[in-house]
Amino acid sequence: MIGRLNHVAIAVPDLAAAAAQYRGTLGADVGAPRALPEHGVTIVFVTLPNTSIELMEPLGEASPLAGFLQKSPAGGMHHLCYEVADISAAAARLEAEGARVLGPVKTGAHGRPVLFLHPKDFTGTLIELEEATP
Ligand SMILES: CC[C@H](C(=O)O)C(=O)SCCNC(=O)CCNC(=O)[C@H](O)C(C)(C)COP(=O)(O)OP(=O)(O)OC[C@H]1O[C@@H](n2cnc3c(N)ncnc32)[C@H](O)[C@@H]1OP(=O)(O)O
Ligand SMILES: [Co+2]
Repeated sequence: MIGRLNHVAIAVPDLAAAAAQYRGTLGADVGAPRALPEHGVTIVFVTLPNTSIELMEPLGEASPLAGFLQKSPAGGMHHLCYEVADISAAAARLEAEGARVLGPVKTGAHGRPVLFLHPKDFTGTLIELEEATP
């Protein structure tokens, strides 16, 4: 079911500083910041030869990153995003197997349907699934 690793997400307290470090110190290809109020984050994507890094800072009072950054004020790895061919079929299969799908399918940062799986069901790792043509 899961395919390519679409991105690895890192929650950071200061997106501008993190983006500058990736662009300057690490010499990476860093995109422009994008506010995603419907997701409570502002992000930049770092483009790598084989995948992407999603740097994210909280946006708004109800950001899902708030609790995470309270526990890890310097930031840290937040989630992995795998690609699937059919997000609805994936959600149905996962729910049938007892996994917790967090909320409804939404439109993600790439304009494609995404969903999240509870970290406690997958070895302590928050998983995002993004529908992408294989
Ligand atoms: C979609 C746009 C964009 C894209 O790429 O397209 C994005 O990726 S936006 C990313 C931001 N959005 C989300 O993360 C949505 C899904 N997240 C959630 O629903 C919550 O953050 C949730 C349920 C994962 C955690 O909720 P909360 O922060 O309130 O913490 P809890 O105390 O309820 O956590 C319970 C338990 O899980 C551990 N936890 C929390 N976050 C993570 C994490 N990122 N990785 C691993 N574990 C995590 C937390 O420590 C608690 O563990 P415990 O042992 O009970 O203390
Ligand atoms: Co993501």
